[in-house]
Amino acid sequence: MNEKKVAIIGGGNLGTALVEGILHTQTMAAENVYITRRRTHLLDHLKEKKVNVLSSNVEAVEACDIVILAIKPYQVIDILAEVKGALNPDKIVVSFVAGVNIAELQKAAGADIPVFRAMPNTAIALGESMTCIAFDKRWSDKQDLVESLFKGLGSTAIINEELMAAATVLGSCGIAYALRFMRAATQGGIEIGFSAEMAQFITAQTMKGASELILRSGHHPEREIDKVTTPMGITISGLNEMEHQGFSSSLIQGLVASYKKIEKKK
Ligand SMILES: NC(=O)C1=CN([C@@H]2O[C@H](COP(=O)(O)OP(=O)(O)OC[C@H]3O[C@@H](n4cnc5c(N)ncnc54)[C@H](OP(=O)(O)O)[C@@H]3O)[C@@H](O)[C@H]2O)C=CC1
Ligand SMILES: O=C(O)[C@@H]1CCC=N1
Repeated sequence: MNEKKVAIIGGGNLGTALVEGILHTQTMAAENVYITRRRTHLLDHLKEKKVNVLSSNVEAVEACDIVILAIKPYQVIDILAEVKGALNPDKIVVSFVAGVNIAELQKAAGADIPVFRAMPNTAIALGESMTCIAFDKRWSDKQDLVESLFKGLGSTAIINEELMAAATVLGSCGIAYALRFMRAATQGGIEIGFSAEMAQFITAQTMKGASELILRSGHHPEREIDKVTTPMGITISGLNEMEHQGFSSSLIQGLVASYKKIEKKK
């Protein structure tokens, strides 16, 4: 990625998280990063770090090798039309946009423009994203370059485009689901005696530890749960009560509701 320049079109939640991640991990020099939005004053903090902040999408595309689309789904086709004249086959378009497929993006960008989809999550700001990537095999020669950007910002998986909606739900929306668990556990922690700060700290570090146990071992979660559930003990009483109240079921139904929402938008 050393000599490459990246334009992020849409400096909102995800666009700025990407830039913060690039700076945090030093994946690229700030001078090689361009980011656009209409209200550029909201990106002054990035400008101070030497990131190029622009209101012109065309200028950003002209300056860069990789163009990342981080605008809202309803804007993406119009914005591709706006920058089409600045695109050429040596540039790569990478769309973060949920629910807009490669065929639609390719049509708007032009048939000769390499188009990828990437679905990261907001933990990209810390270099801890899970980023799923999909592309047409016509653009296989660009895979390494696109993947190298996101490998510096967390973990990556190459998936078939048909699974992109599922990746959006599990990986991208997943941050919000996990944090809602964190909030609920914290609220429970307050009720049983901790201050809000301490309850949140204990919950967050425990969630981090639980994730690491699975990521490092590859074990099924239940194998690690079995090590915690002393027979006739405290954990199993709580877990069973959570299940009686529909814990796993509500999570699965929530995931499916998000998935149906993407499918409905198509
Ligand atoms: N948030 C997330 O966790 C994830 C989001 N996504 C996808 O990423 C995309 C962006 O989401 P998110 O960051 O949450 O949305 P935001 O609304 O936070 O960001 C979109 C940004 O685009 C800017 N914008 C609007 N119009 C233009 C324009 N014409 N030119 C340049 N910039 C413009 C807006 O700023 P201004 O009004 O100042 O122009 C705004 O800050 C969506 O398509 C979403 O599906 C995918 C995975 C995860
Ligand atoms: O909620 C949304 O529509 C976007 C896509 C994935 C995360 N946020």
